[in-house]
Amino acid sequence: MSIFPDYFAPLHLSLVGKALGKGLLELGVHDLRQWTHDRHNTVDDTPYGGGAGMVMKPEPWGECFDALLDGLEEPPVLVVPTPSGIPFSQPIAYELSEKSHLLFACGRYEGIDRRVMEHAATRMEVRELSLGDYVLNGGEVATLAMVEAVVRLIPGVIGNPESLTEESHSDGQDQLLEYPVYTKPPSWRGLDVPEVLFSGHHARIAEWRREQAVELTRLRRPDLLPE
Ligand SMILES: Nc1c(O)cccc1[N+](=O)[O-]
Repeated sequence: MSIFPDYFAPLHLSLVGKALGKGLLELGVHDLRQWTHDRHNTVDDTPYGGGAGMVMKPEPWGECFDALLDGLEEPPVLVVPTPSGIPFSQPIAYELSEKSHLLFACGRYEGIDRRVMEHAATRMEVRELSLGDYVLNGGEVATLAMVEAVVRLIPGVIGNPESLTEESHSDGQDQLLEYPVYTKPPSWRGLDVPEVLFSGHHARIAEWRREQAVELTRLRRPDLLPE
């Protein structure tokens, strides 16, 4: 749900688009203004207690959830991208990929009236998640990223599921960053591919790749290194 539904046109491209075409998932994009009733389709108002900016009114969200939950056999999970959320992560992406129905609520302005999440929590699981510690203008870009991260984990979406095990932050990599990758040509602008990758010695290649992953993680993300 968003007041800028056109943001989600890219989901019909590439990997998610192919998955939609194969019927591996369904996608609905809903304009929140559909649940407003005034001439200006108002979705926001001034904040109680004062302060800059505007707050998203609860009524349109409540009516939107009423409509989207109507007739569902089981409640969806409501994902609310927000800078004040729990950090989104690969483990959370895996968790969400196993859910049958996700709703993404894209806030704008200074945020959504708190009562929207409080009331939603009386009828579905609510996950307030943050993509990162920076300021976006709304939840749409974060939703695009989260949808891609989740959808690619659905069985059948990625051609070769093996490729999921060696990515950065994946279990197969012990949460380490991904090792450097190379392809042809063997030498390019005076830069050569590491010899070990031509050895055909799989154990040595695996050892080199792990060393590279540990070193990269130590340099860039020491917080991910095992204790
Ligand atoms: N950071 C941020 C924001 O500023 C607005 C909406 C969502 C997010 N986020 O998910 O990280």
